[in-house]
Amino acid sequence: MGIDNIVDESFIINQKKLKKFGDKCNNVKIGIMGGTFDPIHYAHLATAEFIRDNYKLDKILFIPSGNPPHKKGNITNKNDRYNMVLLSTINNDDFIVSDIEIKREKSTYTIDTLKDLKQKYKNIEIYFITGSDAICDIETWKDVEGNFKLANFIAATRPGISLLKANEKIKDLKDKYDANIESVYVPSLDISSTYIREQLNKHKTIRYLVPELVQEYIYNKKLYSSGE
Ligand SMILES: Nc1ncnc2c1ncn2[C@@H]1O[C@H](COP(=O)(O)OP(=O)(O)OP(=O)(O)O)[C@@H](O)[C@H]1O
Ligand SMILES: O=C(O)c1ccc[n+]([C@@H]2O[C@H](COP(=O)([O-])O)[C@@H](O)[C@H]2O)c1
Repeated sequence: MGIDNIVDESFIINQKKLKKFGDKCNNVKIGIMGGTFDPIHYAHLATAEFIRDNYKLDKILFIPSGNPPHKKGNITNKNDRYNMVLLSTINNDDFIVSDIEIKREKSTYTIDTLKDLKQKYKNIEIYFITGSDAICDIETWKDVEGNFKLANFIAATRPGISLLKANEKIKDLKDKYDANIESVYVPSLDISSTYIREQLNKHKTIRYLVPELVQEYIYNKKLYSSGE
């Protein structure tokens, strides 16, 4: 089966997961893994899975950012980034992909997403998962206080980011905003999308850094200069 057919199939499977989730969505705890995912890699997936298990979350909602205002430089087409997230989650019933931000025409801010989710799914408790790098920058986000009112935050340790600095920041945020944030140790995977893009630019391997289907998609669509 060609990669385009697998994308179509993963879209259908995800629609079924979304429907089932919506039907049963009462009093559930969900994790949100938001990201630019340019491209999605194994550290995103492993972090989400580790936190799902440790916090006994019912599902993880992956939300690729549509138009992230904070990311500098060229970003890959949002449909390609969304398709790669679909392919990565095809075999996991607990991982669901939301296109809520992909469909938004304007800049995508987390506060709008949290409000939309609270409106759509009544009675959900949200755990927003970030790497410890993202938590250190959270005061630059739109309506930081509003975000803390609508969700709990989990800051996953990330190689290269000082745990001491992250913990100091978390303490500061708790004091200042009465925020519910926890720092969680996650087994380290020193992978970033930047590194994967660099590898591809140099025509070097990305095998075992991203799911096989994502690798196939990247080569098939000639993303990140992989086809030149
Ligand atoms: N290796 C990692 N360990 C823990 N968290 C991570 C890791 N990589 C990314 N994250 C977290 O996943 C979320 C989405 O990250 P994003 O899509 O920007 O990936 P990235 O690898 O940081 O990308 P880039 O290198 O392009 O900045 C962020 O909260 C980020 O902190
Ligand atoms: O809402 C904001 O102002 C905001 C600013 C920066 C990042 N975020 C969110 O944080 C998540 C991780 O972002 P990133 O840039 O590390 O991919 C993703 O869901 C973004 O939408 C949100």
